[in-house]
Amino acid sequence: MGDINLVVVGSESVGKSALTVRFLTRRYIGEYQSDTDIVYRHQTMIDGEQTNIEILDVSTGKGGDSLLTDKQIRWADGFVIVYSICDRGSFNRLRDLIRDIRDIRASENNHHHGHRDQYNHYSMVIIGNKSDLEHRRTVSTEEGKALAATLECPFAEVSAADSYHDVAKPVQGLLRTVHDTKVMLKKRRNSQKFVNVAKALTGMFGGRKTTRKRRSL
Ligand SMILES: Nc1nc2c(ncn2[C@@H]2O[C@H](COP(=O)(O)OP(=O)(O)OP(=O)(O)O)[C@@H](O)[C@H]2O)c(=O)[nH]1
Repeated sequence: MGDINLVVVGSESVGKSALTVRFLTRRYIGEYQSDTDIVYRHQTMIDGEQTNIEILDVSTGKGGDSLLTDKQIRWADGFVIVYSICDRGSFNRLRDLIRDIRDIRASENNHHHGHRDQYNHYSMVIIGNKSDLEHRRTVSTEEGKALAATLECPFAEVSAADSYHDVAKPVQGLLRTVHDTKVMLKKRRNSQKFVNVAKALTGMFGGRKTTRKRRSL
């Protein structure tokens, strides 16, 4: 169903790189130095199809937020939105981040697709990382869940440090959603094509039929 592009975003040091590397290699790398955006390429089977995945790990700007460019926002099929359960600020900043994503995608819609907003689809998952640091928690599980509920997207608390499966589950869930959406949209587009062809044919033949009927009356 084509390639899938994911972006991993969130504030400074919430564990974006640790999560990305954990998902891709099953390993935990505690100190991962990167000052630039990195795109990782990966292949995985979804629905029996070999799918190319590109994951953009966005580096954090001086303000402490990962700064997404409009181009990156448009490029993505899915967003892994990360905060740390022991960094209140990283959680509070998510609303603005998500609003930016929505604004850009909405303006993209109006620009290129007019009213056909179903063709500009993207999915999100919210991840509260560092669940192993329970003693330093400042964001409750309920708050994370509530934010995800208002955005109607899935939520998970994970520990990139402790578990590959913690991390893999929500990311695979996101890939699956993106994949299923692409399949659904493709079907819809094809059936729209079919409707258009059918309309054209009705115009050609159906039109004549009516005329003939009228004549015979
Ligand atoms: N205890 C714990 N520490 C973690 C976890 N994930 C990441 N860290 C630590 O948090 C720090 C930041 O991790 P990174 O993966 O570099 O975070 P980042 O969001 O990519 O950071 P920037 O790109 O610099 O903003 C490192 O010291 C990691 O070892 C986790 O699940 N548990």
